[in-house]
Amino acid sequence: MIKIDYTNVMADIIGERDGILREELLSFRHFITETHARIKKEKENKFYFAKLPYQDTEDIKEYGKYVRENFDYFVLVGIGGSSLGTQMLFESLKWINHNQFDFPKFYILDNVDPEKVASVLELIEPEKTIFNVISKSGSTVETIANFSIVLDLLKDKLGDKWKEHIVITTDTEKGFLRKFAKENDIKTFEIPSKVGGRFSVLTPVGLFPASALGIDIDELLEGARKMDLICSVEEYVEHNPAYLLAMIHYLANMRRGKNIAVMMPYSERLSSFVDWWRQLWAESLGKDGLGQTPVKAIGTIDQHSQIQLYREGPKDKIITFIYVENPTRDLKISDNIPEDIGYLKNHTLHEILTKELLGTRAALTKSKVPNLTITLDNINPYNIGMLIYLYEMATGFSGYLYKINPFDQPAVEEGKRFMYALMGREGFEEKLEEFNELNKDKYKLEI
Ligand SMILES: O=P(O)(O)OC[C@H]1O[C@](O)(CO)[C@@H](O)[C@@H]1O
Repeated sequence: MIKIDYTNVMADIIGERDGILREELLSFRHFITETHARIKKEKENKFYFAKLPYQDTEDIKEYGKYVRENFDYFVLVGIGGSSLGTQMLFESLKWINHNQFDFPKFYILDNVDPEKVASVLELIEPEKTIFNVISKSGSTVETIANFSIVLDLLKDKLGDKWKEHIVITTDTEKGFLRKFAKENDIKTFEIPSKVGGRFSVLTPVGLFPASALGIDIDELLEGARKMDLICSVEEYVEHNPAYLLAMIHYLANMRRGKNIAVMMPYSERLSSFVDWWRQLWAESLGKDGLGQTPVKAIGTIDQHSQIQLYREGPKDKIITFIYVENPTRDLKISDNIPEDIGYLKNHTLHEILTKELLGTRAALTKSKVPNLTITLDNINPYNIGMLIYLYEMATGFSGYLYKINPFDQPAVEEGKRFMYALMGREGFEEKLEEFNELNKDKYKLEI
């Protein structure tokens, strides 16, 4: 179950300077009807992610079971959309102590930070490890570089058996990894060509590792199907949660100057959900001088770090709280505590967490900072599936509001081209000249 409470973004609560008028929401009625019809048609193309909840997962589950039964370590090699979704599934749906007490232990090699990569490779035992190399393009430098290190290690330690320790998840046809898998007869999973990296968590990108880790992927997809159903039948903005979230953020941004969207779960298990959403929101909507900067905060930790700014700093933020009604565990404070702190007697930590959220929310509302609250009854695969689909659809719909293409990321490429030039890659010689032009090193302080 998911509830969205958007009371505190509305103008009758926080005033017209910061809040949204109901008339504004409703004035987009024709636009929404038209866009709703376009999205329905686009489900065969750009909105193909909306079809993923209906896929057949037998092969994924079968191989997941095989991995669970035969390996002690699962190492994901991938970055961005090829790792953030799985990290979110792992951290939200597995026990926080999973790697201490359960198998397969799970690690991600995303960055090319040698200290991190070396540390993970020191922890695992190659003969008991499966490496899942994930890349839509099949050519992302971090992934290919880390894969090369892994490959050397496997060949060195396992000889001819190295192939049995690799699963490649990549595009159906294109890219180096697809070619490599074909040439070496390596087990692969396909990322549908119409699904971009940041929309791919419900493809084998997220589903295979999740299944190998024992997460119920049927439940995950059922939650996503439920959200798809709600979003498909309802075009009325106040009944369609994806359109509603998109509209609120769009109006807050474009008409009230809220250039920053903060997501603040009061549950540490949802910390990586925010990381996943940050890529989705930033890479999809940050185009043509438009977009909203996504910021992560964690309740209650960031109450003691960020709330001063959110209340009294620039009025450029809209906050989304995420609240979980029923944590899997709770701890009670006894009545055997000093009288000076007696107000805590017999209260649980979850009660305190809840009241901290209520207090912070009231304080922000008092300062006229627009805020909405998404409540989950539990953190389970079904609800996470709903949330994933909700934000993917809200992001896709936002593309129409901003009149930009939410499914590409052209600006990310330039930095990569300069890096290729610096690495001496053939065909990038001109880029090196351009780099040297830009790299002036003019003002420096050396201490
Ligand atoms: O899955 P790939 O192709 O390795 O890409 C990883 C990430 O890199 C990006 O292209 C940005 O550099 C993201 O859009 C993507 O999720």
